[in-house]
Amino acid sequence: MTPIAVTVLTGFLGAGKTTLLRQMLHQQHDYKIAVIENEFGEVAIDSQLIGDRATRITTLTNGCICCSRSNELEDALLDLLDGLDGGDVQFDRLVIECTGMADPGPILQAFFAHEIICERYLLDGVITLVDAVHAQQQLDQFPLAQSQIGYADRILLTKTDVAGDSSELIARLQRINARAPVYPVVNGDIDLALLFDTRGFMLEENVVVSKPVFRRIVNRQENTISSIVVELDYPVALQAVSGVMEGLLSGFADSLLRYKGMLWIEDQPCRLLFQGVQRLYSADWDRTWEPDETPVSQLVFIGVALPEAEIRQAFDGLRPV
Ligand SMILES: Nc1nc2c(ncn2[C@@H]2O[C@H](COP(=O)(O)OP(=O)(O)OP(=O)(O)O)[C@@H](O)[C@H]2O)c(=O)[nH]1
Repeated sequence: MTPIAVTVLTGFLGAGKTTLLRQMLHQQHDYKIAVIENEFGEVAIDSQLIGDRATRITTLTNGCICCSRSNELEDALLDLLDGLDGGDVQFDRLVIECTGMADPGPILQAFFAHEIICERYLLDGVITLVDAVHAQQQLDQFPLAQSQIGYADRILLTKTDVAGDSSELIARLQRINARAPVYPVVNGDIDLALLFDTRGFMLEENVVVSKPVFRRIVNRQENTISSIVVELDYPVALQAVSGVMEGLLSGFADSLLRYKGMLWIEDQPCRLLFQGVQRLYSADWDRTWEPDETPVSQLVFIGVALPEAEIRQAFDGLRPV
């Protein structure tokens, strides 16, 4: 039986993992791709963003798979095999999207530690996405961001359309990981042939487990990084919500690493998808609210020493009187 090739997408918060995954799923190809999503925070936003092109999407929201003590990842991998063997689901590749706060090391080890998983899955490669706008600062501040680079078989440099000259950053990435080629990618647009069949682990299975490419003790940043969810059960005016975000960013841009969600906008049939990474943010109209769906705005904020009270207060100010 041919093992199922597994690609692990990693990269710091907001690096462009979901954007790439969407592109991977929407390109013309003959792969049947199953997806395991790990989300930081209680609300599964990314799986909604991916759409319906994956054969199956399993979302793990019970903490970060790299540090959760449960066997959630192993269970998900085994469940997929059950589905395959029982004929409920068909797939020939698996993509795992890690949270931006995941150290890929323990995730990779799941593929070497469990007998059935070792036999039925083949770890193909680790693709690390790097945000060309914010990476220098993230690498300075978070050892985890360096660790994610260290594990890569391919490094994708995202947001080069808005980042300016990246030559210093590329040199730094190559110092951290001399082995992985660096490819610039804008909005996830890249030939899958560059990402699949890297055979990153073919010759060095044992090396990966016992001798990580990059050995350091990672300070668990989740002590200082946390997430909150804001939910609004009433529609908000577009301008008012922009005003709230501008206000929060002018005070706390450095604390807000990542924020995203769906907004219910007054007098609009469509959901507004809202995304931001530190100071950069954008909004796009998404699909219409379904007739059987109760509209609600849901936003997730992830940050360092999150100013939770200020965020909640700012959004509370939008409540109709
Ligand atoms: N300008 C520009 N924006 C990009 C590019 N790639 C991604 N983005 C934007 O960056 C933001 C974050 O992208 P995501 O794909 O959600 O990033 P992620 O790594 O999945 O984020 P987390 O799951 O929160 O860690 C979104 O607003 C994207 O539209 C790019 O190449 N150029």
